[in-house]
Amino acid sequence: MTSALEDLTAWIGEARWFGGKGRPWTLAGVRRVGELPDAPEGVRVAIEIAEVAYSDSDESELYQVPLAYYREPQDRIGHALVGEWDDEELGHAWVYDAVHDRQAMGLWLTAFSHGESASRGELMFHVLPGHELDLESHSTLFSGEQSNSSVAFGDDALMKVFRKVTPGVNPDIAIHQVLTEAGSTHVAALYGWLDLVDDESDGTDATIQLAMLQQFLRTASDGWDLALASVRNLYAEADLHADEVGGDFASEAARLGTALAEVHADLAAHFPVEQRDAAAVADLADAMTGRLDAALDVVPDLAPYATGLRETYDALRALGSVEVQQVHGDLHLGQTLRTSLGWKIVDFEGEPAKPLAERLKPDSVWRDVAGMIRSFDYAPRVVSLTGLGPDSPEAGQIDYRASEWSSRNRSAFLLAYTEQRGEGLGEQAGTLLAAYLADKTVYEAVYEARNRPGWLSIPLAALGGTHD
Ligand SMILES: Nc1ncnc2c1ncn2[C@@H]1O[C@H](COP(=O)(O)OP(=O)(O)O)[C@@H](O)[C@H]1O
Ligand SMILES: O=P(O)(O)O[C@H]1O[C@H](CO)[C@@H](O[C@H]2O[C@H](CO)[C@@H](O)[C@H](O)[C@H]2O)[C@H](O)[C@H]1O
Repeated sequence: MTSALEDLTAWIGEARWFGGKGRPWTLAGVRRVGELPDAPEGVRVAIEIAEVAYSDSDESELYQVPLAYYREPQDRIGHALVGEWDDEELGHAWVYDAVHDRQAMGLWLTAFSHGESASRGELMFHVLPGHELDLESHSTLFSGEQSNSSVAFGDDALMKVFRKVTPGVNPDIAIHQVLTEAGSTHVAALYGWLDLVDDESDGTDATIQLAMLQQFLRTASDGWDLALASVRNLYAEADLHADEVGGDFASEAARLGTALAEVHADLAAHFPVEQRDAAAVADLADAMTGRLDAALDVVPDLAPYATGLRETYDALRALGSVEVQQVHGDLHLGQTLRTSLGWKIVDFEGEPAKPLAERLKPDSVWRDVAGMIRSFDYAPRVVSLTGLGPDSPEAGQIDYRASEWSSRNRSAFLLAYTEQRGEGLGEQAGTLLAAYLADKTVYEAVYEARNRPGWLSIPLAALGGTHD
């Protein structure tokens, strides 16, 4: 029989959320940090933290692994079997990935409903007042999971189980809490969260935030899917302009601009707003230039645009001090949901590759604006590359339509954003926006070259305007 460590190694290596794929790693250890209360006889639901050590550096990472232990095999969740090993209480146990198990998820939801009184040892459940959880609801694991695992409870609540975890404040929870308490209509309300409270012997707080429970947006449609549908509509009507087809997206783009400005205003009211001095702005320009230099090694096709990009970063370097505040940090159409009550913005975790402390650092609002504008450029180009039918108009016509869709929605979004902020796009903001757009486009070139080489032409075409 294989051991628990061997079974877990095999299972973690295959998991969608495991970020170490392709690198040499071993499972350095697994620590049980707590157990969900009230499990029936013959069942234990444990939250375990697996430490993954890499041999290509001295780095290690922690992954959260909630496991359901059963004395009897459970055919209903056979697909989620991690392995069989001995448990000190149950004896021989069948062990399953708990996020697939309705019984385990029911125990988790019940623990949330009891709040701090359900807390055990290092596990601390928190709930915000004002919402009664539906304990009769069944759990469903979202199939599109990426960096984390999301479990819906009927149409009442959604729990995001963070997989890669680090001590410190998780921005997704902190920002949802602030925006929920501020009454923002542009986020799914936060219902609660789970902490692993780990007081170090030296008195420092090494709390790890394990899960977030929030309102389930029942009527939500993904902003990216809606944008693609609008583009297909336009391409199907070869003789009509973007403002003449039924699926025109511009009013939605404008609503998104207003929503983002309102979210930024709420964040500015509840997190520190600071001035980044001239030296820090120069550092930012240097960092962007450094990313360009590194990107040129990965994507030589960027070379014709390098001079124009450097000039954009030089203009940023000359700006002097700029205002920064808490922002989303990783915004694109895939992070927006359209509900019957308007747009919601999700996933305030920031860029997963950055350390937590850095993700909570104030930044310029123009980073988020640039992220959305890049998405308005991507949507029509993606449809051109992937979704054209045999009767579609010729390529030149499609290219024209793509640019039209992109600039129409970009303008509508930007106009609504600046109107809601109460100030137009001045010179300083224009310089910042241009620099963030350039930096994101360079990042995308590397991302596409590595992940979707067929889409590399999208960021490269966008850089066409800065051609040498
Ligand atoms: N409150 C919600 N209600 C319904 N669907 C949601 C909600 N929050 C996020 N989603 C959807 O769940 C999926 C995962 O959400 P996300 O926060 O992006 O997770 P991850 O951190 O794993 O990328 C996305 O498809 C998103 O659109
Ligand atoms: O995984 P994340 O959501 O943090 O972001 C990564 O993946 C995104 C792709 O899903 C990628 O976004 C790029 O492609 C999108 C279309 O698939 C497009 O809407 C975005 O504008 C474009 O940047 C993102 O760059 C990457 O970090």
